Amino acid sequence: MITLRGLTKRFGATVAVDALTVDIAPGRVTGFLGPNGAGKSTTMRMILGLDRPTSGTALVDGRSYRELRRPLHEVGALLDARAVHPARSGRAHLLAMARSNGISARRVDEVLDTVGLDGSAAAKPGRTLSLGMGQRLGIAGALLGDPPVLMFDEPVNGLDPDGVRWVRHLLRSLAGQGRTVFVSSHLMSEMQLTADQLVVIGRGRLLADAPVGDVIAGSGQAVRVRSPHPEGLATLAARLGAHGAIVEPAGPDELTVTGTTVDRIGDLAYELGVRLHELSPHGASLEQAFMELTADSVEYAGGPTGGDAR
Ligand SMILES: Nc1ncnc2c1ncn2[C@@H]1O[C@H](COP(=O)(O)OP(=O)(O)OP(=O)(O)O)[C@@H](O)[C@H]1O
Repeated sequence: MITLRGLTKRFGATVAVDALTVDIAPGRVTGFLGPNGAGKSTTMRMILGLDRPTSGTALVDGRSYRELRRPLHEVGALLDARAVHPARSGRAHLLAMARSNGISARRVDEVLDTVGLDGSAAAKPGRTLSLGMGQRLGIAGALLGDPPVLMFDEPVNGLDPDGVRWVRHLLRSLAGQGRTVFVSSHLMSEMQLTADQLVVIGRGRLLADAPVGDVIAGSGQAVRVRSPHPEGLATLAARLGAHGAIVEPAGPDELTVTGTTVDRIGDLAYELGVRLHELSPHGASLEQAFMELTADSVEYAGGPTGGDAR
């Protein structure tokens, strides 16, 4: 269990993390989401005692990182896949970590095996590792002490599709073993598949702490309605509007409707005798929900490609 209470970090005038209070529970994968600069890495660094909170607390199983007697056995973390010694091999890097923490060389080979780095890959000097291999090595380091709490900052960054699936299965199996798994990512579709619970922050503040399904359900699902009869479509639009739905024309023969269900629109069209060629739900994705949740918290917003930002 990771417990954050009023966790706050200021860098000069910047409030990187703002009074964050949340519990990250064992036995499930908790995705940590937020736009660039939202404060995710700073939060993870404070949990690991690498940044000192301005106020508030970050505890791992009830203790601050500095109080942990055998930290590698209590919390494992991958924060930066490029943080490996350029001349040292992956295996030597893990052996050094193991030795200074009273962990056997056998365990090093076990975790190398778990992450799929074979003898020749583990013998390569750090500077020659691809980003994907660095991620696997970083994950091996996090697993070294067999800790009950694990944190991964963007673990699928740089991995090919096979590697992404592998990380998904690994995270799910670690949670299945009853561990606390806290993972940040910008890949919404991947988080939708991997996480049970989501913690979403924006400008350092908590925006959501809920099961993935609830976060997605909270987004306004849009329904596309297409008909070959413009007059019928206009009548349907007016009736939907009168029932409190939000109706926007999406083309001469098409509407986008929010605030009601596919069933309700289908029933109304039937009652009015309006022939439909399409009635389909859109936008029920984590990506859509994330965009809505964080709309007011993005630091850098891009305009449409090739045009002026509106
Ligand atoms: N050492 C530092 N000194 C000054 N400002 C910092 C420092 N570390 C982070 N910040 C600022 O704190 C804010 C949060 O940064 P952080 O890296 O935690 O965000 P993040 O959510 O991890 O972003 P990203 O998704 O881009 O990795 C940003 O405004 C950042 O510029």
